[in-house]
Amino acid sequence: MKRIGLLTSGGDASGMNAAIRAVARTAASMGVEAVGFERGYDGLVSNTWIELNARSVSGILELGGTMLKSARSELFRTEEGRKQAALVVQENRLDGMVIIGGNGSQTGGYLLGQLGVPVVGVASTIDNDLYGFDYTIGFDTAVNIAIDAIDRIRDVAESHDRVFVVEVMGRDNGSIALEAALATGADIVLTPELPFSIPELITRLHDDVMAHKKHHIIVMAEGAGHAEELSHYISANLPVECRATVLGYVQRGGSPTRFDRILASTSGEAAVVALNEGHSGVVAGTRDGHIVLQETLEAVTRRNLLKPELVELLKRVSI
Ligand SMILES: Nc1ncnc2c1ncn2[C@@H]1O[C@H](COP(=O)(O)OP(=O)(O)OP(=O)(O)O)[C@@H](O)[C@H]1O
Ligand SMILES: O=P(O)(O)OC[C@H]1O[C@](O)(CO)[C@@H](O)[C@@H]1O
Ligand SMILES: [Mg+2]
Repeated sequence: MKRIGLLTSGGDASGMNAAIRAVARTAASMGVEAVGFERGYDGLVSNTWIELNARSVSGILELGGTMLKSARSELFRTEEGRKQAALVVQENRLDGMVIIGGNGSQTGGYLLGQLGVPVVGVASTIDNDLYGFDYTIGFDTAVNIAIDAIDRIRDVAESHDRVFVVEVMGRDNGSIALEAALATGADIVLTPELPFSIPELITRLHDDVMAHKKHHIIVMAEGAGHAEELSHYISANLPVECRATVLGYVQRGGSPTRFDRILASTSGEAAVVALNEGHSGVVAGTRDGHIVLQETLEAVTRRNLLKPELVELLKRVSI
């Protein structure tokens, strides 16, 4: 292996820079050249890249965002766009590609692999929705930001005897909501995975309010509904003040936690080693604390369910 390409794609996630650094430096340590395509698959299709060497990735480990920038590429979703991307890989004499991103990006990587390009992914998305991994890069930072915010909101909820609905990110996945709720002692969590009924929620809140517990924190994954709507509904149906807070993009930015820095570094290294060993169609990440190469097709087609022991724990302690 002499020369590889890499890119970051989909929503940015804290730790992507650490992964870029690990990929570039692992390649450099093997005497392999690395080029970084800019703006995700758009840069691959348009052949826009920068040379990455051991020095050019200095000082990025602790930075949020991605120095290569990221994008959601409509062009790459077309067969024509992907054929053009494969041609760019060939023209640049690349022996393989490292795709740093979430389930969509890895699906794209799988399809690029079908066109004959060796592709290894690095599991990176705040949504934690790739099957086969403990956690994906960016998730831990996002949850910690949510925890910090909910701790602050709790002060307001207690001082004013208010109910708060806090909406956290997670397109079709309630992982951030579940772990943020557990870590902040929130009363209720609403996720796309766990069925819930609004009338039952209202009954529970009503009983609590009657028992003089007037402040509540409800953590809601964006995939489970809209915080504003639920907040209005609660205010209209119960004798309590309810407010909504949508945490939004603050969860995607900022310096990665120690966990995400190390996960990104080990996964980035593993991806380059895997490409060098001839692997393709796999995504690097950790399972049970150890580096694994998960088959891409399975990673993107199987659902990454909420950790059942955490769901049970929440039921037990959020009473
Ligand atoms: N089915 C697909 N076929 C081809 N390319 C795809 C496909 N799905 C996604 N992609 C490519 O990957 C890009 C990123 O995908 P997506 O927007 O789903 O983000 P992601 O990688 O899942 O990350 P996140 O969910 O954290 O934002 C898309 O914009 C597109 O270019
Ligand atoms: O950055 P965009 O395109 O607004 O997408 C937001 C989505 O990206 C994520 O932050 C990561 O997939 C989701 O949680 C959210 O639904
Ligand atoms: Mg995704």
